[in-house]
Amino acid sequence: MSDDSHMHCCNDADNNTDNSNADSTDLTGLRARIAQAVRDVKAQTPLAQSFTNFVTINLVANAQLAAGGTAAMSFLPDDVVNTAWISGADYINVGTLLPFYKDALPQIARAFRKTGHKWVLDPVAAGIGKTRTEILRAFRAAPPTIVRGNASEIIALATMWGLISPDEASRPAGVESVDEVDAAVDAAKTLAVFLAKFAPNGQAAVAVSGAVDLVTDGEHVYRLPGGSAMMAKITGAGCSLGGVTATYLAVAEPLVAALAATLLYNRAGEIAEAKAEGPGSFQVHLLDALWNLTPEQIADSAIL
Ligand SMILES: Nc1ncnc2c1ncn2[C@@H]1O[C@H](COP(=O)(O)OP(=O)(O)O)[C@@H](O)[C@H]1O
Ligand SMILES: Cc1ncsc1CCOP(=O)(O)O
Ligand SMILES: [Mg+2]
Repeated sequence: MSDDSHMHCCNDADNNTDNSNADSTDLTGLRARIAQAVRDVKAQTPLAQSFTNFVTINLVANAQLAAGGTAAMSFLPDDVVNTAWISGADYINVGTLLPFYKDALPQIARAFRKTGHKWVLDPVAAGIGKTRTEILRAFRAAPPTIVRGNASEIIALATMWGLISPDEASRPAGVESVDEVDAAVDAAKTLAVFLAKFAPNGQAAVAVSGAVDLVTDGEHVYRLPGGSAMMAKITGAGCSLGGVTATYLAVAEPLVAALAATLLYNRAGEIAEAKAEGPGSFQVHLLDALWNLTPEQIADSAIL
């Protein structure tokens, strides 16, 4: 794929092609599967285990509980691998790294690959730092089932895996995106196709967050509007969205899990914004909304 195709991914014709896939028959079935995933999580309280960063670990666990799942955090490879048999899916987030993670994280990924265990990767700050790059590169040989990140992270990961050509218009960011979601369409689709080759049942998904989120299984591209700009004013909206994506992945196929979690977050963000007086109360109301939203409210949301 050329630099050019990457940069010019988002003209109207491309958008129309993407949207034409989301015809009403497909969407009706998809919405039913999303609602069922939300119901299944509430009924089954599945465990999604996390190896995640120190900044937002508490919000990740609370969000998974609020969505109806169960949380367990660990940083020991043997602990994580042994617990995988009771964890419906795992979540790995590389936001804060320690030197031993360089061996621990690829070791865990290889163990998951061996057993076909499903997991979600949040490649926080992809492209920044030698150790982070080494770890993310190592995941290429034992990839996740879902990658969830902001646009800059998705572009950086697809570039370091050699799936797209380096794009001079994009550069590695910190934890915040410097790219628009639409700049990551090609990267996301290419990444999803790559993940699917390794995935249990050949199914995978990529979720790109931002003002209008994007979810793809490599073939179909869905745009999910809504949410709140306040979500970028608390730390961990993206990380906890990744954790909740793993919660849904415990009970559902990757595309459905990524859509369900993203829709839930968009609706919860809107409710929290209407009630909050600032970032502190926004986080409290976000958790309450994650808890209170119904399967129908989530599944009937706008999908473009
Ligand atoms: N400007 C915005 N408007 C509406 N929702 C947003 C906006 N920015 C981020 N979000 C939402 O915040 C959540 C986290 O996304 P994002 O901030 O992109 O993740 P990260 O924290 O990993 O960079 C997602 O649910 C996304 O939809
Ligand atoms: C601030 C920060 N620093 C390292 S990880 C992290 C949290 C990032 O959280 P999110 O990507 O959800 O905003
Ligand atoms: Mg993030």
